[in-house]
Amino acid sequence: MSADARGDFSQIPILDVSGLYAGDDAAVLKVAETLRGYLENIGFLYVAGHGVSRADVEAVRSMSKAFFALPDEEKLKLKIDKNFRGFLPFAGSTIVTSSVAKVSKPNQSESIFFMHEVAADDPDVLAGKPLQGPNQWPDETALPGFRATIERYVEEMSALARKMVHAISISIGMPADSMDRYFDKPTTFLRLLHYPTQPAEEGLFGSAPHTDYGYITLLAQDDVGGLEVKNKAGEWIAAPPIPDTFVMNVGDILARWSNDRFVSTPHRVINRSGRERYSQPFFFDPSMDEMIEALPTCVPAGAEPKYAPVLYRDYLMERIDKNYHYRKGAAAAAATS
Ligand SMILES: O=C(O)CCC(=O)C(=O)O
Ligand SMILES: [Fe+2]
Repeated sequence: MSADARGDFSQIPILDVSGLYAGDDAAVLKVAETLRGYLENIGFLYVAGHGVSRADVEAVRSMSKAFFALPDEEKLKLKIDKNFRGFLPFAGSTIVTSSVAKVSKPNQSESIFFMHEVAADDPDVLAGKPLQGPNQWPDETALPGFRATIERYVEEMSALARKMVHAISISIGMPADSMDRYFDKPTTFLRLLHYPTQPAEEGLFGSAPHTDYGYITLLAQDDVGGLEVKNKAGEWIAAPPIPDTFVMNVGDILARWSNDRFVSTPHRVINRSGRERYSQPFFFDPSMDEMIEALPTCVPAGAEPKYAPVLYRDYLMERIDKNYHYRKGAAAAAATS
């Protein structure tokens, strides 16, 4: 594809990643080469041939449906906490940091976040580091098996994400394991989302146009549809559900890390299907303590990197504090203390 064709897509490609599981270097290289083109030109793809079973994806969706069907007072017992773990009520975020649209109306969704599990007595918690702490789980008697289902899925998605880290490293021209250390203690988010059907209203979205903050996102969606991805011409291209695939996209920190060789592409959700929509994005990001600095293979000889190095923690916290209503008070208090 020529440089001019960058961003010029009319559908999202499907990549079979089974080569990453084959234990054969040539197969891995082949996947990485195709992946490179997609990440450079589109920033989105469907991942097929991964190791996660349909049953495990659907088990999470069933738990998600059961959770959102609980009465509000039950859900609010898990109200999102200072560590960004728990239930975010309907219309609880407005993506004001969006670089792709002036967003003023809150997202028409409710959601619950599970991050990497950190014990209450972990040194990072005791040191007061941000976003470190235990997850909040629904009562086992209300939703039997919930925690085990989620934890199993997070483990499987993390394993897939680590395969993708290898493929990405190769595609960028580095050894397969050269980015591994950044993910020794990854920052992960599994977000279960519920989008009621929404009215047609200017500027109102299930998820307003945005780019993701992190490294990569791997999303499973139900059969309702409504996810759209913006191409260079400004057209919104549908990313309809395809059975047994995940929609994968580049986040801002990978785009920045790659000196904008890879693109963090805007996307949005509009659910006017008349049905309830459920989705489950998994965000796989570096350890909070890592400094993210342009990868040398992505900076042309003699050129300066486009971005200054940034601590992943600082980068992430700025976005979270701005976009989530419940944090406004907390962030303001922290800034003045
Ligand atoms: O629900 C979806 O399909 C997409 C959600 C999304 O873009 C996000 O949570 O960042
Ligand atoms: Fe997103």
